[in-house]
Amino acid sequence: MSSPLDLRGVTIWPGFLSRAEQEAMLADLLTVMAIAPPIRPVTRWGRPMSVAMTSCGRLGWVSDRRGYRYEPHHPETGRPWPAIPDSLQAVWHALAPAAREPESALVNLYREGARMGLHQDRDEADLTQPVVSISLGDAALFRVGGTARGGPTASIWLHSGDVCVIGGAARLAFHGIDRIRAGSSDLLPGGGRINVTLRVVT
Ligand SMILES: O=C(O)CCC(=O)C(=O)O
Ligand SMILES: [Fe+2]
Repeated sequence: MSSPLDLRGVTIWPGFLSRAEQEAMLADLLTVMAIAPPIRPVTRWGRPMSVAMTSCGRLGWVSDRRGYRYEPHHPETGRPWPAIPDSLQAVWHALAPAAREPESALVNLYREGARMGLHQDRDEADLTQPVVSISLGDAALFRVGGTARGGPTASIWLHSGDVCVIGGAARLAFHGIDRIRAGSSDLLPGGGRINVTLRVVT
């Protein structure tokens, strides 16, 4: 693990997770996805997102024609979300030791061509709590701006095992994923990228 970088107030820990830790976390996430299958949500306007999503924890982030929100059940299975695996909790406790316990982990699955437009994470009630974001698999071009849309931005490639802490003054920073570099990692069977964001929701 090297020392952290600052990207417009977002703290980035390159190589925070060893290859063995990444493999163990991936195994935990495959179990989560077997119980709670990832789905491509649609936006409020009915447009399917390019990223497939699932969650674990007491609450999971969902989007449909009714908008964005957190729900206690998977929208298709109707079952509660699986628990947040210890491998994820450990990262939260290491990098956000003063924070409350995470209530949700949003799992984003990027296949080739998937992206995520610039947005703020603002569906959580307590914005004093950070978001901890873990990258696994293919490299991703991560863009961060300020708290107002349309200002200057800065970008960095996130690699498998990197972890970002989005907190403090950057908690409401606009951010997104411009693109994935397909084939840049052999961690995921079939390629692609998984991002997990741990969050306090209530
Ligand atoms: O995939 C990423 O690194 C960012 C994901 C993200 O911003 C989100 O899930 O809100
Ligand atoms: Fe986000």
